[in-house]
Amino acid sequence: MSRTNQGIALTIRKVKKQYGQRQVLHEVDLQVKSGEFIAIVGQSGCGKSTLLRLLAGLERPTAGEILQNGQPLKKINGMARVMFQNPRLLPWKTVYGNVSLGARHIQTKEVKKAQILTLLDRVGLRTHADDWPATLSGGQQQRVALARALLSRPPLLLLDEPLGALDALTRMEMQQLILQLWQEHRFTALLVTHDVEEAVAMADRIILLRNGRVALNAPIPLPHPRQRSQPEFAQLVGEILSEVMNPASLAHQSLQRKDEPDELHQSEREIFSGQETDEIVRSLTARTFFDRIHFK
Ligand SMILES: Nc1ncnc2c1ncn2[C@@H]1O[C@H](COP(=O)(O)OP(=O)(O)OP(=O)(O)O)[C@@H](O)[C@H]1O
Repeated sequence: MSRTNQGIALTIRKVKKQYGQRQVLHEVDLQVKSGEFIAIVGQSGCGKSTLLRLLAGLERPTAGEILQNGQPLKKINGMARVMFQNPRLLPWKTVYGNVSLGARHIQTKEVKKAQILTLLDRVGLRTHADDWPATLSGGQQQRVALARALLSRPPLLLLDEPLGALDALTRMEMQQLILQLWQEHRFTALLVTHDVEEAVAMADRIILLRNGRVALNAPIPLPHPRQRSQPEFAQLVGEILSEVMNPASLAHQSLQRKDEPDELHQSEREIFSGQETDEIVRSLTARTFFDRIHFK
């Protein structure tokens, strides 16, 4: 069930990122189709989150270009929403209040309320609308973050290890929920994950980054719903894991097919004001760097 349309959502062309003397991304080339679900895997420090920050427009490439629907990426990408491992909910706002942070684009109060409640229903939290984030489990908090991210119907969802802190069962439930919403809302998704099984369970295509370079760009040829018990599933997980773990090995033949570049299309999707993204995303990035400094 790959439900991509023919348009190219993102073109990443010869993108480099350097911090001081350190070259984190080296000439990354990648095309992402509209509606495609991409998983980015790779060892710690290979540049996964850096690539996601560039796509969110939070940082600029040192060289190369990123096009979104054929246009150069704006400074803050108003068409994207971001989810992190930490759901980053505001503790002084209720579940409803936190989700409504993603709704500044909705003018009418009634419409806003209806859309928030529909989405809360969809993520299974309608009865928790008036609860405080601290009273929710980690999985429930991520459901709130997901509802907040999707309220504005973003064309692009950037997921930076959003399920990394959840227990195995909750994690699988969230994978299913994200996949269902992806199928319903038809957004383009880029998921950074350390979990190759998660990547194979969810993505149309897996990108392996190694030392800031694309080492593997492989479609996952399994239909949804994917069963972890299928031999093909286990085989793909094994092959990709060996690629992740063994930098010296050549990519397996079965994983080496690269997508043919499609023509660029100007998207007809709604352009959001991006104002609320700016705000949320800025505060989130600040805390991401805080976490990085303190926990790495
Ligand atoms: N603002 C920054 N200044 C300097 N170095 C940075 C900055 N951001 C990232 N780096 C470095 O760039 C490299 C890649 O970081 P990045 O977070 O993209 O890796 P990652 O693959 O997402 O890692 P992980 O899986 O551990 O989150 C790391 O060595 C990191 O320390």
